[in-house]
Amino acid sequence: MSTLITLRNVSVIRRRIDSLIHALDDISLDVSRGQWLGVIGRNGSGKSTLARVLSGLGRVSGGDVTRADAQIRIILQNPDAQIVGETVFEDLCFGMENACIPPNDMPAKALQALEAVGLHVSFDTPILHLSGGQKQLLCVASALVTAPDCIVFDESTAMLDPLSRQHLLETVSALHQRGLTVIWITQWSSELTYADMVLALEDGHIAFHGQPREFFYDACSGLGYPPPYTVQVAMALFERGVDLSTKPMTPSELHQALESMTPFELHQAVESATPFELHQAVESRRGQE
Ligand SMILES: Nc1ncnc2c1ncn2[C@@H]1O[C@H](COP(=O)(O)OP(=O)(O)OP(=O)(O)O)[C@@H](O)[C@H]1O
Repeated sequence: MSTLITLRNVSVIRRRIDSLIHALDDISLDVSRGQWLGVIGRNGSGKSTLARVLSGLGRVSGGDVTRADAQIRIILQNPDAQIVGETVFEDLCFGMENACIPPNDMPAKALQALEAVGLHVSFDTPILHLSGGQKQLLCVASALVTAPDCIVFDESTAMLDPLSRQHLLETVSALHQRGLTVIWITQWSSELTYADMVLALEDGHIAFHGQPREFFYDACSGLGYPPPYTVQVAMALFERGVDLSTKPMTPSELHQALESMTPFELHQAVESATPFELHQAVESRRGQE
């Protein structure tokens, strides 16, 4: 896979009233074409600063940023900060005008983008009539009309309810399968199960960079993020001596692991971990975190 964005020893220094702080400190990172990079970090850890640097909106104080000849878009946490039109079509046209798309081609491209994100509203719908989740989908559609190579999602699910959050993740997952490079920034470890690389930021520096499975099972809790519920259940099973022969990240992976056990092993697993016991084990793990 070719490299889309390279950061080498990048730092971003911000001025506070009476001091300077490193919003990013010595960050080196490669983002490959077609990759899904998940970025996690607490408030103030530097996620938005990194999002701006990766998308070309933010300047760096030191180090090198190299971008391949590619179109990189960013979607912000608050859709209202990004929507410029008064109707759905107006907003979709804004990006297309900037990209010099001929006016005759705009309706077809707009319709295609709305369909890609599953936003079924008419062109003349006023933005005021859209819910927060629909506005976020419109932002994704507005990014898609210009066929970007990569989209940086900066905590784009932060204002969404669980259903809209899941819908947006699945929409982005379908786009990723069609070749879109995704940089997904979040505070929720469960959203990292879609990633093929995970980066955790702490006070502007990299606290972890590696595979999601390694992150969930070896680093997540230590860095202060509760692992996804499936991982917590699997860990509770491991602690009880149940050999799952894999480290599942999703409910379907856990299901497969349990299914591949022999009836005897499964019996032992169930004997040693009733749902109530499992729940207690997970709760006691939570208490330790
Ligand atoms: N324009 C600015 N001027 C001064 N300091 C800033 C500015 N923007 C960010 N910072 C500081 O840089 C650090 C990183 O901020 P950043 O917004 O990148 O973090 P974040 O992880 O995105 O936080 P959040 O989750 O709260 O959005 C923080 O300490 C923040 O206070």
